[in-house]
Amino acid sequence: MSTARILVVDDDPQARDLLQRLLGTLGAVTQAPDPKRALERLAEGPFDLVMTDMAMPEPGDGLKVLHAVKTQSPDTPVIVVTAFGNIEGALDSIQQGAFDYLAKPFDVDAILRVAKRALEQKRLVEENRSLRQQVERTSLVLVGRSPALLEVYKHVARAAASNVPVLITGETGTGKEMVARALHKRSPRASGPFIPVDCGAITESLMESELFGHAKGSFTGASGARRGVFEEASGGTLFLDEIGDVGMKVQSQLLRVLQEGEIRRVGESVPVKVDVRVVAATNKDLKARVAEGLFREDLLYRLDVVHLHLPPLRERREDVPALVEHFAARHARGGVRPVVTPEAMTRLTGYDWPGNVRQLENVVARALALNVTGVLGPQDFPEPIGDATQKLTGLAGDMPSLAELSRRYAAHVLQHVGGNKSEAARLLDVDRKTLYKLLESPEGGAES
Ligand SMILES: Nc1ncnc2c1ncn2[C@@H]1O[C@H](COP(=O)(O)OP(=O)(O)OP(=O)(O)O)[C@@H](O)[C@H]1O
Repeated sequence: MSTARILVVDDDPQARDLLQRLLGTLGAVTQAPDPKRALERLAEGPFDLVMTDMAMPEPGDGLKVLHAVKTQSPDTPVIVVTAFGNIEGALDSIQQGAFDYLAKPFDVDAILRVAKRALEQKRLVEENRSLRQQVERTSLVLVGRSPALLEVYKHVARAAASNVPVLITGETGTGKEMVARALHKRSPRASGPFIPVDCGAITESLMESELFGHAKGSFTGASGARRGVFEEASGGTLFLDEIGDVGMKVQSQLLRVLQEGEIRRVGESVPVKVDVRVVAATNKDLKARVAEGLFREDLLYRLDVVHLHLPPLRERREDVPALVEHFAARHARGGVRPVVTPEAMTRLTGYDWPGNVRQLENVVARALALNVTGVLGPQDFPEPIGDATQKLTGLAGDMPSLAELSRRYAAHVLQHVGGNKSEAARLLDVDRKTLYKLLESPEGGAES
């Protein structure tokens, strides 16, 4: 780990030297005698920890340092130092974002303890962010090289450079949102936000304020002003999922925004310019909805400037093996990549996948959760895909209970070790008594 950079701000040179000596054991310490010089040091680059006196020489000067740090690098913890008895000031600073406070005269142990905790928290926040970015990167890998998908990738690459609206169609779980994210990441707007909105999950009455925001008190329950997603997505991409579910009133408002490039918050008459690329998706047949009078034809044409269609998985079966391998590697336990037998792969490829890629991922993840051998055969997949006696459950609902899953898992392990209960208990990391309990079906009675 690189050396931690610590800034100590105090107008008392003795206090600064003491802190430098102490904190020097945790990192490289820079001193500043007043807020002005502290801000100069902060402008030169971020610190991992800032410790600042509150009153130097004016009471509340420390808050200036606190605000500057929180504005420039919000993850940097700030510890404030207050005069003994100034608990009000200390609590005030905590409320304004300080990590902790220390009272003068100094307690050497407390300084080190609090500083170590602050640096540890900073490290964890950074580690979390980098893990999240890794997950985002890996989960953005579009798997599949079928001609149909290659065609989609080609259109994504072409459309990414422009600003025109894109309509993505395809059954549920075919990867529409993933493609929208890929489009955003390849576009000049990549550093801006990608805001997804599930239009099917928001009631018509709330949709308007969700999209365009509202003024304070513009309707019952609107206690404060709020920005809508069009403003939040400014400089980036707004992904309107399930656009076919949007009601007529909001459809005409969307049409106006696309035509004029400006929105009006609910309860306000002043238009606000927005710089947003709109990508919409639907699993419905929008032309049919137009014919039924449920979707505006002019809006459809506005949205459908570039059209990407994701075919269902059963129409691109050649993508199944690569997807199975991809999800098997992602959900592998203990980092060991499982092997899928040729017979299991043939069955997986032959299945029709009504829930498409999402269902395939669920099935592979579930098979791995119950498998201990590292080899996935037909018996690891539910009927009608494989031979396992458990029925294929839908995408939601109908899940076996946790007790039932534990029982199946324990029985599976026991079968794997040829009925050797001591060995099964060892593998499951439980004692034999617990193994017997696990093997009891939730309805009572034990597995033979
Ligand atoms: N080509 C692909 N490569 C890797 N993962 C994929 C691919 N297509 C879909 N997925 C994964 O399948 C799941 C469903 O994808 P996504 O949410 O993009 O589908 P969708 O079409 O938007 O679904 P819905 O219509 O239900 O909103 C996600 O976990 C996604 O990561």
